[in-house]
Amino acid sequence: MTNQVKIFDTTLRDGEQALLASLSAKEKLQIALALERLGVDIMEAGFPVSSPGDFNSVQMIAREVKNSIVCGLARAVEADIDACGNALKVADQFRIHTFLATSDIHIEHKLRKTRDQVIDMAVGAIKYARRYTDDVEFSCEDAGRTDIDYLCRVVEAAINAGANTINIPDTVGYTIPTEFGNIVTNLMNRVPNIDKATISVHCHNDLGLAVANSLAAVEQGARQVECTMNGIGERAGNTSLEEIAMILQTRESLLGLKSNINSTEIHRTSKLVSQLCNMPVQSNKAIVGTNAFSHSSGIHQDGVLKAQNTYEIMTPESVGINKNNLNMTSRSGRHVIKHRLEELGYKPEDYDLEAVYAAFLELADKKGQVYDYDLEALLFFDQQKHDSAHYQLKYLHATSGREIVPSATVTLQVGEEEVTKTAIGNGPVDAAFNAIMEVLGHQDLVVVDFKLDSKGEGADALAQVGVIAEYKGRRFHGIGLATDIVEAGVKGLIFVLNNTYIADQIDQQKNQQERVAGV
Ligand SMILES: CC(=O)SCCNC(=O)CCNC(=O)[C@H](O)C(C)(C)COP(=O)(O)OP(=O)(O)OC[C@H]1O[C@@H](n2cnc3c(N)ncnc32)[C@H](O)[C@@H]1OP(=O)(O)O
Ligand SMILES: CC(C)C(=O)C(=O)O
Ligand SMILES: [Mg+2]
Repeated sequence: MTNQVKIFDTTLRDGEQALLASLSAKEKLQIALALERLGVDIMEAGFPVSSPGDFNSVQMIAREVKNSIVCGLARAVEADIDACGNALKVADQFRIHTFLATSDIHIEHKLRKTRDQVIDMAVGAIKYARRYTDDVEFSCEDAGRTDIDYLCRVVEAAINAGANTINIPDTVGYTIPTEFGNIVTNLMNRVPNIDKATISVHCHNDLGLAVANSLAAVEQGARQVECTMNGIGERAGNTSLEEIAMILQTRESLLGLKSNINSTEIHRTSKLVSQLCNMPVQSNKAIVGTNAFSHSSGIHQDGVLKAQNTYEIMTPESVGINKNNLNMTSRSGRHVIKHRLEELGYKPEDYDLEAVYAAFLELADKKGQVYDYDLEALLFFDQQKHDSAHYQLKYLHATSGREIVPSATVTLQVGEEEVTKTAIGNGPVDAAFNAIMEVLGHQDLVVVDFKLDSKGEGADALAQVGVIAEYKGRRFHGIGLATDIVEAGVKGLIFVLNNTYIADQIDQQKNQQERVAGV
């Protein structure tokens, strides 16, 4: 038996069934071309009889796609098969996929037929489809709940009628892996002509077992898996293509099986499908979730930096992700901070790791995720700030809003002393600045410029404030950084104050030296 597992993608058919708004023909073609690049063996492009729009898009895909077999779905009804054949005949290679339910629940309640009538309909449909192509697939809808003896009979008759792929769907996602694997084993052992067809499986995820059931079937001899990108599909969706493909790739030595999927195309195909189908991917989704290759905790990050395989069973690059995958959060340690700074071009001797790490933790506690630009801003601020500053901010409270007078209370450490003042202003920054002026007790410092900048993206970005003030005929510049705009402004002004203090000290020293020198 071959060790090649065919990947049959049904994103554009079963996946599309789950969408609130249908895709346009152009969008379907875009996805089809991405699936072709991804290397799917067969793609089910739609259900041509269902609407003129679907017919046209299946036809367009059949015309454009060259490296995958294009397939269309048809009920066991001649009109459906005609629509399929007519839409697909422009393709270099195409498949007609016809189906009929085989479980008693469906036969009695939905189709209102007998078991024998269903076999006759299936046989008739397969023979009819063979007029259009040699490549005919037959699905026993709801096979997961079909009596196994009857299922064996249907499969044998379908192969005799000319179906070369027999699909076993767990249409309602009811089975569990051992049970589903056993269905395949039964077919392999009990259907006399089974060697003339490929067994395919098509699992739904109602109990979260679609991938596990598909894998169990493949281990028992199924050689085609029907799946969709990001696992989209009716209700809880279908087997996820990326998961089954990466299981085969990552565990090849255990399973001894392969697929033709070019895994480095997974990430971008997933993004395209998610975007065009307006179906967000949950962040912790295996393989394609934004967290799938991220490491947030210090111990894991340290491990990955020392050897990637400590916490990664596959690389992000193998699925086409090229990004820094180490999240910087309050659970991160010094190793990852040093590593990121190195990647950003800072040498360890350029900064004080302990100080940057302390500032990082403070920021991460406020902000959650810390990004590269935050880290750089912290580093810059660390280099600029005065550790034993004369003026230090100890407390800040500011209130503002519509119809209230903005006010602020500021406590500054001034040398050895702590001074608290409250003031009002035309806004919270102005009020805080006025309170600082009160602390200073003199008015010979004038703020002439205040520039607010956002360091990063989004509403939770760091605020960076540049303050320029005139003092004794000279201009002094300061920078403040904080998640709070008022605090950033106050820190900027305090930066200026410390510079003026240092300037005063230098002037005093100069004066003293000049006096000593008798100048
Ligand atoms: C498990 C699956 O995912 S199957 C694929 C499901 N996908 C879709 O249904 C999307 C496309 N479907 C459609 O556009 C429409 O349902 C159509 C065009 C196929 C049919 O539309 P209508 O003729 O209006 O029938 P409607 O959808 O209301 O009912 C389905 C009919 O098909 C019958 N039917 C269902 N499956 C099959 C089948 N495999 N073979 C033959 N007949 C079938 C039903 O018994 C029912 O017949 P009835 O009218 O004699 O009771
Ligand atoms: C048409 C068939 C294959 C199907 O989608 C199902 O049974 O889930
Ligand atoms: Mg299905």
